[in-house]
Amino acid sequence: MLTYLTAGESHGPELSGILTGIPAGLTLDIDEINAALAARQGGYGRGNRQKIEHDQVIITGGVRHGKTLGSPIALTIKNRDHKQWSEIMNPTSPETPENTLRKVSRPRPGHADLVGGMKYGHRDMRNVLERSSARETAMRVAVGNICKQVLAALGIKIVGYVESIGGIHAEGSQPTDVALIEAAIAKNDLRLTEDNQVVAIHDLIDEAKRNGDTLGGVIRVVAEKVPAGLGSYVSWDTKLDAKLAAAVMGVNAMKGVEIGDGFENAEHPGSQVMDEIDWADGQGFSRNSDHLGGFEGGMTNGMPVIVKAAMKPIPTLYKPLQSADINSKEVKKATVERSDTTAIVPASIVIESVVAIELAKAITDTFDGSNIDRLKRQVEDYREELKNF
Ligand SMILES: Cc1cc2nc3c(=O)[nH]c(=O)nc-3n(C[C@H](O)[C@H](O)[C@H](O)COP(=O)(O)O)c2cc1C
Ligand SMILES: C=C(O[C@@H]1CC(C(=O)O)=C[C@@H](OP(=O)(O)O)[C@H]1O)C(=O)O
Repeated sequence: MLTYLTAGESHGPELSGILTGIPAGLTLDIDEINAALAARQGGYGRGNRQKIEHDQVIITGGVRHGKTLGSPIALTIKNRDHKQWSEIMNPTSPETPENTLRKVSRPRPGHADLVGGMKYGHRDMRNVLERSSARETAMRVAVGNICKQVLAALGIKIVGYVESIGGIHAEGSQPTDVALIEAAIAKNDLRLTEDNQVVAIHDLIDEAKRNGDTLGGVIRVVAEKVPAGLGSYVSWDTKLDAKLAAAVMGVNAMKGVEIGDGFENAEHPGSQVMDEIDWADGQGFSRNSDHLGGFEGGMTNGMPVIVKAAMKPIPTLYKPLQSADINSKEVKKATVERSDTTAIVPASIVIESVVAIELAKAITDTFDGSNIDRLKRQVEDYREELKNF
């Protein structure tokens, strides 16, 4: 079974990841993993942490001479910023007054601080924020990129990008064709499509920053050439759209998930929403539209898979909101930690990654995922079978 686990604190020595279930015999492109990590560090509106980090993956297991072995893949990403935190975030040295500086006692509304502290009994909420930090998403991107490479070997392409920031929409960002989206992304660092919109968005982010405020946005991911029939209608927990929604919601700050035109579909009659079925000799079945985002009955239907995610604004505000000190119980302004103004661009890479992980999981659940060449043959045979259905 394809599964993964991550560990590591934001200012600890490093992030660790173990990924199992990747087929043997896949030639891994490490540069591509590192390019995805670099993309996750990009985007306008990030804080100063990204000037310190230079994320690169180190692989210490499951790969030999550049090819996957079928055994668990062990991954590491160093936290360069740990140098500045080596005493405070030392995993093993005993607590002293000096190395417990920078205690957090005024929880930030919207972050995990207060509830995490109450649940785990941490009186220093640094113990919460270090792990609830989205620093961990760097490892999810490394894992996701390996899954993306499995999918690419099967002809499945996937891309994520920003649809809107703080309510400003990027016009023309609706193509379902991955190549068109990638060409548009190449034009600017924001993963948006229209230059004039980018200027407006830069202004909006600058203004939020000046006001000590933050912004969220909407992300869209498209996956193409996904074979029909991944996931199943037979039980609630076999539905792939449900698994995708859980994976997306599992990313820090995501508060809404939509498949296809989900919420808009709810406002239209069925005649305008259902994707009519067509058939062509040699091609088999297809649809005339994709309002349902490539899903019927929790199964992929062969159309592009379209997933949208709504990210709330970053909770840490440089002009902090009201909080209460957990020691003195006085009502005070929340703690301010170094922070992003918006992280919608990096989040688009993270959402793309978690969608890739779920699709690779579904593929290796459906077919024998032990060896990449056998997997390729099985998927090709299956596609032929469907064409002749
Ligand atoms: C890529 C990325 C970067 C983030 N950067 C910050 C940040 O700099 N400051 C912050 O307070 N929250 C940031 N967040 C959001 C918090 O991690 C998140 O809101 C927090 O863990 C609480 O979880 P929840 O919003 O899912 O409830 C970021 C999220 C993502 C995906
Ligand atoms: C470190 C990353 O994001 C961090 C996510 C984050 C949070 O609270 O989620 C808070 C900030 O941490 P710091 O205070 O160290 O700057 C971000 O920089 C990263 O994405 O690599």
